[in-house]
Amino acid sequence: MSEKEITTLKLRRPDDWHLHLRDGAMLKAVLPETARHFARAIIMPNLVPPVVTASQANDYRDRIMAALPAEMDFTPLMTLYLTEDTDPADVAMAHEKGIATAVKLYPAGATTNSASGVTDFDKVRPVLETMADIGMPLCVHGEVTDPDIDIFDREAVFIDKVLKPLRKKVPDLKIVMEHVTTQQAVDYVRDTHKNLAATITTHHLIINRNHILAGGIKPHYYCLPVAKRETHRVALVQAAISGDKRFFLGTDSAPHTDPAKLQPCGCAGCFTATNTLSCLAEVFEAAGKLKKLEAFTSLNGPLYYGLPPNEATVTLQKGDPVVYPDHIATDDGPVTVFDPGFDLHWRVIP
Ligand SMILES: NC(=O)N[C@@H](CC(=O)O)C(=O)O
Ligand SMILES: [Zn+2]
Ligand SMILES: [Zn+2]
Repeated sequence: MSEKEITTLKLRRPDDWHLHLRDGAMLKAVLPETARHFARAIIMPNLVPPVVTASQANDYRDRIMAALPAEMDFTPLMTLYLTEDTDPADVAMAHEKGIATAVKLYPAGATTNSASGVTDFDKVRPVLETMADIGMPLCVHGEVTDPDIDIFDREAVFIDKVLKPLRKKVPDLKIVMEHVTTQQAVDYVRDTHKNLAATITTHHLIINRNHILAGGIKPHYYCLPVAKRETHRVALVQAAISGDKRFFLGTDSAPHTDPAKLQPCGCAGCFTATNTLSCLAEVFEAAGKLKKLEAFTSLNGPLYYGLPPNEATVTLQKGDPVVYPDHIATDDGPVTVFDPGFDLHWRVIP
């Protein structure tokens, strides 16, 4: 069957390998948006205060499960927020007991709620060595924070200045470069044959920096790492549709209320949980690679994390444009849903 004739697409149930669920009222409102379509997600630990210890991760998982509507089936895969005081023994215990799936590295000050992150990478070497020994992955927000480095170059510079030296020092550490946004990151992952993979977000496959800045400033397209020029977006699409096992979906769906985004110093983050699968189907269809969508959403991630792919399926069906809400209501305020800027013809039938 040629791609044009495909109107129904059955996929193994997808997983989201990078997700922000927040806490409290926000958690309650956004969790069903993900659990409706996704079986599992790697849950980011950048709460205030951050989820640092095994015990905090355990409590956070309990709060997530308590917020999950009874009819929904969803497994949160917890992460620990790496600080310079993180105890290697606590990390090893969390891994062994199945409390945490991965550890998250935020360079201090790189992004939303990253103040407790790492400044001196030598201080976290013992934790990283322990993780390498036990096969626990490190998820990395890959941007330098040096104010002298242009914001559009911060990912590429991070690869050269931080990631390459770190991988030399701890070569057996399994790393996921989160939410890659550049040709340089795609090339680096492709040129590396062991212990390195990358997540790609939905929005970075769709927007470039013009979407944020041309014709008026669009705070809802502002996220970190910031979207780059069009050539980089094209490189990300090429990586996502390639079927290369080292690239998989991490939506980085990052809800902030409209009042928090729409102000002189607005928060970074795009909220894509609601319409991600419809958006991705459009991107893959436009590239003539619908048949590679399942690898990106449902197969490559579990393979890298050493987990079985999901047995359950979701079906995508093509038809008249699907109307998603502009925003979802939360008791903290409205959260705007990502607008891809084009019609979405693929609806998800759970
Ligand atoms: N991506 C974002 O722009 N924001 C994320 C943090 C992150 O993933 O860097 C958030 O927590 O809001
Ligand atoms: Zn990040
Ligand atoms: Zn994120």
